[in-house]
Amino acid sequence: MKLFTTKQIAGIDKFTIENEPISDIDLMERAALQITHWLVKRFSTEQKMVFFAGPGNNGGDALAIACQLANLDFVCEVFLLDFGKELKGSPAVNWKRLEEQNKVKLVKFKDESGFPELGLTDVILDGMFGSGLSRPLEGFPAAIVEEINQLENTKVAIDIPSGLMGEDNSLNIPGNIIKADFTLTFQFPKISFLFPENETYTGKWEVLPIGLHPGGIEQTPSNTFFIEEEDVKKTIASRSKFAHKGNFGHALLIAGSFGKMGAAVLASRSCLRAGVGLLTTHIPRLGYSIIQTAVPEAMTSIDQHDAIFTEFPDLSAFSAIGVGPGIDKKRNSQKALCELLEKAKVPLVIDADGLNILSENSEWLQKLPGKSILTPHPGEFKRLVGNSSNSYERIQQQKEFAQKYHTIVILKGAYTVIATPNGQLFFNSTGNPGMATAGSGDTLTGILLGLLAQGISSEAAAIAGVYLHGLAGDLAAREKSEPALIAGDITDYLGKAFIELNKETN
Ligand SMILES: NC(=O)C1=CN([C@@H]2O[C@H](COP(=O)(O)OP(=O)(O)OC[C@H]3O[C@@H](n4cnc5c(N)ncnc54)[C@H](OP(=O)(O)O)[C@@H]3O)[C@@H](O)[C@H]2O)[C@@H](O)CC1
Ligand SMILES: Nc1ncnc2c1ncn2[C@@H]1O[C@H](COP(=O)(O)OP(=O)(O)O)[C@@H](O)[C@H]1O
Ligand SMILES: [K+]
Repeated sequence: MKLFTTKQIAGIDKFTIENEPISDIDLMERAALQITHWLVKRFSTEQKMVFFAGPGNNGGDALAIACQLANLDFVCEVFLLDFGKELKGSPAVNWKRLEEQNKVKLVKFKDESGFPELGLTDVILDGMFGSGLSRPLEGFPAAIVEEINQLENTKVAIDIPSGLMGEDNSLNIPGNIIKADFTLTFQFPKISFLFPENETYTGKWEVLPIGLHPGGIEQTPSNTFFIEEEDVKKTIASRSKFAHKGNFGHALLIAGSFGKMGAAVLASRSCLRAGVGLLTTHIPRLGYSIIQTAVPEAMTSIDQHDAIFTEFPDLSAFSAIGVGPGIDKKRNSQKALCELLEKAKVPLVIDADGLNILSENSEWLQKLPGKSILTPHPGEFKRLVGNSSNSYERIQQQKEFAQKYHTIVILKGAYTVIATPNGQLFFNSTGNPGMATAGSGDTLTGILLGLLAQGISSEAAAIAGVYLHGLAGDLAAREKSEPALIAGDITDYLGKAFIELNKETN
């Protein structure tokens, strides 16, 4: 799914109005109805619905929802922020409809002294500002936000929590943004919802479709995407009846050191489960019996060193190479990595200490084979690329880095972001906090390596890899729970993730 800026979404709204065609007020009614349905399912008519409405269409939505809920026997009150200007367009029509309906208490207020007393079970609906917010909130609306944020009542934001920008909040005023429990957003996730620091504002968010015109969506360009099932299905081809293991590539994984052989085991197992034909795992001498026992399906290449990575086998047999999980950063390992970068002709997946070594030797980044994949978590990213003051700035740095070094950068997190050398960004939609557990990054490295080795392009492997990793984690969490989830479970549920992907195609 393409992701858009709030400005672009306003353009798609306009396209829909002109080309569906549908009137402004009817589109608003349709959008409002989606939220009304959601509210009716969640709350009872015992609870009063208290709306805070702003001067634009976000306020117009609030008025339309109040009108619809009142017709369904909900007690509603509307507090309209009065900036001394008459309402115009659809919000004005909806205000008039509410006056005629005569079921909803309507109050206009100009300053915080007009702030109402609320009952404990009242639900607050935030319809003050949405995608038309043009600057951080200050003065009267900011004071209302502050009052609302102090209340314990359940808060539901319409489209966007008031005060939050859809993309860049670098210059925003954190105290002047609504902290919602739920955000019901129209048609597309807003980009700022995907950043960890904004969870405090959005709460749990849901996308409600409002039937924006497919033509408008199609013709609006975007280089930012939200990865969905459809984007991954096409990458995972069904196997020919006559397929043999030679058809699915030969991966080389360089992982593990004395005390960290688990990383090699986890990554090897998930590489195999990702469908690779052959896997050779290169390990230090003392890891031999561990890997042979834990992953008998993998062949081994044994380093001359007992405890660390210092050399690698002839590379000609391998279709992709993964390096990093658990390798440590000793001087000889650094030298071996440098040599690997010089000799490798196939894309690499570099993770963990492989990245940390690169951070300490940034001139080696020039040696990266084209279309390699780097998989930093935020700490590794900071060491590799530098400091950033927020997530928006960080993804700009990520994009520049991917373009500069012709590499794919997977910045891991709750919404893992992939940056590609051609300037595109892909946010992952799968995964859960149960995956915040030791070794789950190693399983991702294995999956990426397994897909890459099968001849899947680096971009497609990155997109499919993070999606399948998250999906396997989601399926595992359903049965194991989030707290009890461990990295090996992600590998164990990879099979179910493939089946889930194939479900609707067959
Ligand atoms: N278009 C459609 O068909 C559909 C749109 N939909 C809905 O419309 C919403 C977008 O509506 P919108 O564009 O009217 O903007 P909105 O967020 O209500 O705010 C604009 C008003 O706020 C004002 N303002 C801005 N910043 C301010 C500040 N810091 N402090 C004070 N004032 C400030 C600004 O005034 P100005 O900047 O001109 O001073 C203007 O008056 C969208 O989120 C969704 O809910 C749905 O119904 C689906 C169909
Ligand atoms: N809250 C979360 N929601 C979804 N995925 C998560 C969450 N926390 C972590 N993950 C995923 O788990 C993996 C953790 O990787 P990493 O930090 O490298 O772990 P490790 O170093 O222990 O292997 C990443 O793929 C990340 O996207
Ligand atoms: K809002």
